[in-house]
Amino acid sequence: FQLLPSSIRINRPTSIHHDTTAILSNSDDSINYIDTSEYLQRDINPMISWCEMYGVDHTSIDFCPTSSFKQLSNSQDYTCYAVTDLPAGSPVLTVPSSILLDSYHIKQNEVGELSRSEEFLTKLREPLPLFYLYVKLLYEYSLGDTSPYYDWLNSLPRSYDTGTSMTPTCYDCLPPLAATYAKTERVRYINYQSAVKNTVDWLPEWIVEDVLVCKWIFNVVSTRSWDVGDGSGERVIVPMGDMFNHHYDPEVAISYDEQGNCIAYTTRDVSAGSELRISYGFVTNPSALFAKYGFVDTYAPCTFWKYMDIIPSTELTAIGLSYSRMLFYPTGDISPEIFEVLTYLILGEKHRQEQKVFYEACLNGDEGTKGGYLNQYYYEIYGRIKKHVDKFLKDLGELKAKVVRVDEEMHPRIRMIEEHNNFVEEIFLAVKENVDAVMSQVA
Ligand SMILES: C[S@@+](CC[C@H](N)C(=O)[O-])C[C@H]1O[C@@H](n2cnc3c(N)ncnc32)[C@H](O)[C@@H]1O
Repeated sequence: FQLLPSSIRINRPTSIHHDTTAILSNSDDSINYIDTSEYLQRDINPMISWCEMYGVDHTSIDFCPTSSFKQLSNSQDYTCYAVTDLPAGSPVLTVPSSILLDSYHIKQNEVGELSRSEEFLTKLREPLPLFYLYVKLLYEYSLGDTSPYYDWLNSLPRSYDTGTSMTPTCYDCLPPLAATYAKTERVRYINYQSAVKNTVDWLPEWIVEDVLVCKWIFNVVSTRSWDVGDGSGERVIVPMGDMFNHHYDPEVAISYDEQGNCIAYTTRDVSAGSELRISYGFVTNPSALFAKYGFVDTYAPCTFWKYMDIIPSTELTAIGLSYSRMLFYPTGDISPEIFEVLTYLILGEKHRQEQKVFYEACLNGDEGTKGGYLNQYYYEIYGRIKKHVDKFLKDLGELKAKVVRVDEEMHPRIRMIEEHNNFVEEIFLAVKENVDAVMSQVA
């Protein structure tokens, strides 16, 4: 299997290609539009038939409510599972390139003029590939049941617990980093919406003004598209492929053949009846995953330690200061990079010359020298971690007290936020136990 080379163009049959002259100037009574009411139940069977009609091959997989596999309050959520035993490397889903929605081709030739939007969003440093998908789906929505994507769109969940769907009260109940991620999602939606209002004149006004539909479409593109993976940053939505849920150690991986058809295949042996999942990334940052996708990944193997007061430098980054390396584990373990970064900082406050020696030892993998410094400052490092963990848990306690007072009817995402905070608290409590045990030796 190969990742889609940038030179490969996805060919679409004309049956699903759209000309923007087909856009209706007003919503039309003879056309059915998707009802995006939040708690409307979805129907995935017409989507499955629709995919089959376009040549999707999914003989070895089926779909069922996610609640069959894990406790989940969201009854709208579905997941994929294997209907037969599948050896590693088995193709489980093939989706023809003709029905993929990809930002590269949308930009090239699918929808109307977008250069003013590009200029607008570039100034705001917002990603363009996701925006191309956003306008494309607004356009498809505006065609109602005359859109070739109607059955797929109509099968999608109506309710999302993403940062975009949260309220300012919700943000106030999240720890700072998670709140920042959640607000970033909402700001992105607002910026895309401004771009559409101010720079796109070929979409019908009624859809641009329909906030609920626009937010729904944003949630759809944000949670159901993935990076094409060829380094271009382009994004794609793969109908039916977008039914795979996330796991950090996935049973399924995605590839593309020379014609640009998408092929999902098993990464290991999978037995009949098991869930089939892909990885959405964010493996070391469940709060970022939560803000973007609206679920708490209770299986996450670790979390970023959420200490935000260190000013990054080239040296610190080289040692390990990053979201993917400064980690706490549910076992209470602490990643070595946290020790190394803290040692570097402590040395910087006391012995600049020795800080240099330590830095060189980190770069050269000189474990002896490194270990010497780590041992020397062992209790000081643990003391600093303890201070951070205790402060974080105290602040989290205050947030939890706030959550209890929030009106769930007005802020329906609050239960999910509570789940997120409990999950983070559990990991921090495990780390605290470990750190307290070490610090008790000092006393
Ligand atoms: C690409 S869609 C996957 C299909 C989706 N479950 C559905 O029913 O349409 C991504 C969404 O699925 C849900 N999801 C994905 N992985 C999950 C997981 N491990 N646990 C709970 N929900 C998950 C989240 O709501 C996420 O925004």
